[in-house]
Amino acid sequence: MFRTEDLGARTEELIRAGRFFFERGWVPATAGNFSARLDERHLVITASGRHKGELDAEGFLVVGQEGEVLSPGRKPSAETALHVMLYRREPSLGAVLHTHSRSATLLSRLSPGGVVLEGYEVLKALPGVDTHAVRLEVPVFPNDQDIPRLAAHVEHYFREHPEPRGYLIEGHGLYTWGRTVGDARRHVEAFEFLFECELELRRLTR
Ligand SMILES: CSCCC(=O)C(=O)COP(=O)(O)O
Ligand SMILES: [Zn+2]
Repeated sequence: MFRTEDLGARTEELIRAGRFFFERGWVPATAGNFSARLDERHLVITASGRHKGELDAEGFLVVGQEGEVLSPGRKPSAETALHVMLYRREPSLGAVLHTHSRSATLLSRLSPGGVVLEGYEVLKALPGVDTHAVRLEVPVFPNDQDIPRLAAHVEHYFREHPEPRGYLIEGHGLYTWGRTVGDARRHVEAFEFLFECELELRRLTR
């Protein structure tokens, strides 16, 4: 069984991430969801419909590795299947963060085939990247209200392609992850910066 101290610590980290994202406009109007691993079989995840800039401990619950609710009476994020799929695939994964920024939303609509990021120094904030001279592909999946089907679609892509550092859902937002909440939060910041640069570059060079 996971340790209560870990539940408290991860919840605090996710609350702080939510405030940070909301201040930057990346989780408007209850959008977004966050989770962290507690042990091999348990995750803490945001409850559905909560405002992610105003979370407290009541805004979280514990689910099992298939997304089954282990906190009676609580409703997990509608997108829980997208989180558990990632944890199941990668035992070293410690956190998954999903945001809905304007830049991610717009760029995903402008590039339904995927976004290519290259030539940016900030790419080095992402795992396994040690030079600006890489070509990083961020896949864009069509949005789907059937979340288990969307999770299966994303997982299928992961089997056929080198695993991305994050992905976009068209007209919806960003999913990224990391070994810790801090790492995943840095990846959100890096992607959001890169998406803003890319959108502005397209505007200026149109
Ligand atoms: C108001 S945003 C629509 C739902 C969504 O995409 C999202 O990220 C939040 O859903 P949740 O059930 O996790 O609150
Ligand atoms: Zn969403």
